[in-house]
Amino acid sequence: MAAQIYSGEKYASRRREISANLAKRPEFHDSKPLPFMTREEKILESSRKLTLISKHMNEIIDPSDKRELYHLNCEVLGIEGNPMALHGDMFIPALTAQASDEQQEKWLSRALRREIIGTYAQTELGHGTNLRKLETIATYDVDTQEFVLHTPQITALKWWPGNLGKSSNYAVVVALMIIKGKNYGPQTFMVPLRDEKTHQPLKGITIGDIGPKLAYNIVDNGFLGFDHYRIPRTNLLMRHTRVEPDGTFVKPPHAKINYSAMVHVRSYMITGQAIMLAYALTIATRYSSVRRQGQIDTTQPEVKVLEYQTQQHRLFPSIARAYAFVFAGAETVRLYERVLQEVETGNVSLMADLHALTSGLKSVVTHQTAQGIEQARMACGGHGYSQASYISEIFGVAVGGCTYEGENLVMLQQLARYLVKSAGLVQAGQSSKLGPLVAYLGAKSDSTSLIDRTPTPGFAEYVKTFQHIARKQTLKAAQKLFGFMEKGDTREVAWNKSTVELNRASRLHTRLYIVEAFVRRVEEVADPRLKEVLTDLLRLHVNYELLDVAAYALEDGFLSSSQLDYIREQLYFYLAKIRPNAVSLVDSWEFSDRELRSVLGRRDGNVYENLFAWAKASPLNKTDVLPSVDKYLKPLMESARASKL
Ligand SMILES: CC/C=C\C/C=C\C/C=C\C/C=C\C/C=C\C/C=C\CC/C=C/C(=O)SCCNC(=O)CCNC(=O)[C@H](O)C(C)(C)COP(=O)(O)OP(=O)(O)OC[C@H]1O[C@@H](n2cnc3c(N)ncnc32)[C@H](O)[C@@H]1OP(=O)(O)O
Ligand SMILES: Cc1cc2nc3c(=O)[nH]c(=O)nc-3n(C[C@H](O)[C@H](O)[C@H](O)COP(=O)(O)OP(=O)(O)OC[C@H]3O[C@@H](n4cnc5c(N)ncnc54)[C@H](O)[C@@H]3O)c2cc1C
Repeated sequence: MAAQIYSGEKYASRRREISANLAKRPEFHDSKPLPFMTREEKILESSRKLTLISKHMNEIIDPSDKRELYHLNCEVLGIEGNPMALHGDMFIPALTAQASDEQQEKWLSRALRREIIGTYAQTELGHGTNLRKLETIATYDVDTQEFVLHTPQITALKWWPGNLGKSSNYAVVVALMIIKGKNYGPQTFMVPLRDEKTHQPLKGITIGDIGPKLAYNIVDNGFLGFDHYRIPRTNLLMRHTRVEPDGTFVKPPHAKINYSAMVHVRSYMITGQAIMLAYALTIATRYSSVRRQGQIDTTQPEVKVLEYQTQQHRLFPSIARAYAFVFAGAETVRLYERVLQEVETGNVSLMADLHALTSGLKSVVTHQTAQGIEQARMACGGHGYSQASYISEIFGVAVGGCTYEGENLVMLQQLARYLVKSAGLVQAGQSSKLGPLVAYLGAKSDSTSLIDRTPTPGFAEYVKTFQHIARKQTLKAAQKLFGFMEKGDTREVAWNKSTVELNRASRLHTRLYIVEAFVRRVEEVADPRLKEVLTDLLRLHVNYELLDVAAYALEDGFLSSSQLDYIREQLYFYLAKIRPNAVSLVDSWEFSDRELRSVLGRRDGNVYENLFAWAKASPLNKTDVLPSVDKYLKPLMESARASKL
């Protein structure tokens, strides 16, 4: 099963080898539990481990393999980030996709060797979503052949970029490019921020950390201001866009080619989110198979809480989602790598499809992941609320994904634009022009779903029902938009009046894609035992997901109430059927205890002993009497006693 999760036996066994290797190297382990450290201590500890990784990486992984590096980072550095997180996630991808060969020779090679540390500085205090209205300006000075970077007002300060505050000495900065008074929109520049020897900020640069956040606090998200700061013309990233010495602008083959670093993260983060969801579910499912509370049969001992149908309903659909997301994530990464290669040859035809797909997936997956993690926390009762579970930290990190790389409700609208165009083709009788991701929009629905008409309906019946729902909502939302426009609204106003419905269409389209990705994967499985378990999980998934969106199919009679009853019964049947395999389904992700960092979710199941040992190690228990008691509480109690006398 691990080979299914990690797209092949080769990587699944490499993960095991890497974990086994690290188990023998205590210097790579957390020196104490992360929840017991201050933010400063965590940053120091993370930098220590980062240095070790840099020194010994070649002994443990193949550094050219992104997935091996990702696993090494998960084990050693964990999810709370590290001082070079953005270096790998965005700085290097931006240079790879946007710097010319010559620029790559100069900077990418140094970045890969970790001679310099970089980040991606785009968001500002005043603008994150609307990139066309960024306020940092890069004005071209033809005389000196330099760009002058400037922060004209407080809202133009870069704000949020990860590792900008303290760790990075370079950044790919996004600024509005002005040449001879003309605004050429957001462009990307390579910008030195700090002296390479002293690490002091360079003259003209104001820089610092933005302070603690909900989570992800090892990362020094930062602010940055420029005071007429000059960089050479050749620091504009020029793989696709160019500015000649005389200020002539050479257009790229696609207007949004500069957005590639965002598309990179959106493509990879689907898998990252699946993994964080699986972390929380591993903890909660293991704990639920140890925790005993209450009885189902009063003549029998107390049961494991995992025997309760409510507990299964709380956890198992999310287990199915974690599998669905990791399968969809693998497809997304494949498409991203393909588009990256095609863009290299000048073929930008798939950029819009990739953008639409990743915009929808990042939004739906991050939202459902956060919901699933929070349910996993509650499934652990009081102990879930303790940082010993580590689930609150996992939630905090994962839920950041709802905001970064494009706020979810904004990104759903990006997919909606694509869907509306596709709906327009359908309306114009040009369905043959629809791309493969939206071809279903042009097909005709059956008059009703066939879901309960055969003893065991195939997945095709479910897919058809999801298609019917997504198609109906897309065409309806587009119709609403076109209707407002016909009545005289501008497109923008009409769009705003239709966005709730348009975003619903985007979610339904994306949920259909996720179901289809799951079906595709299960169909590929050869081993019959594995296929049976995954088929059960997929059956749980399709029934759970369909119930969640059934209103759309009930309102036009595509599904009847008796079919709905059937779907509910199927759901309950598969909850019970999956129960014996539940722990194996989470164990199959093969997370080591070091990677999980959860006292509650350890493989040995000794929850109570482990919790007690953890509590005893809490810094507050170093002494029996805290200074705060000596200083305040004792005098308070003493004066209360004295006044009583
Ligand atoms: C994971 C396990 C396996 C292996 C691991 C291996 C490697 C590990 C690698 C990665 C790590 C994995 C996971 C990462 C985990 C964590 C990440 C950590 C930290 C994250 C740090 C966060 C960073 C950031 O947040 S950076 C800042 C991000 N900011 C945004 O996203 C801003 C959002 N806004 C926008 O993108 C844009 O403004 C917009 C909303 C898209 C609008 O743009 P604009 O106004 O310019 O355009 P229009 O709306 O007018 O649209 C015009 C037109 O263009 C199309 N368009 C827009 N964007 C794109 C695009 N990118 N590509 C193609 N086309 C695009 C748009 O759809 C319109 O088209 P139409 O006119 O045809 O409709
Ligand atoms: C953990 C974390 C890490 C980050 N790392 C980086 C980084 O490394 N580099 C970087 O550059 N940035 C980074 N960011 C910034 C991040 O990309 C932005 O916060 C994000 O893109 C959202 O933009 P915003 O903050 O301007 O939100 P806003 O756009 O102000 O959103 C506020 C609200 O307005 C709504 N809204 C906005 N526009 C529209 C619209 N057109 N239609 C409907 N509703 C709308 C949103 O849906 C939301 O509800 C990070 C953020 C976080 C939380």
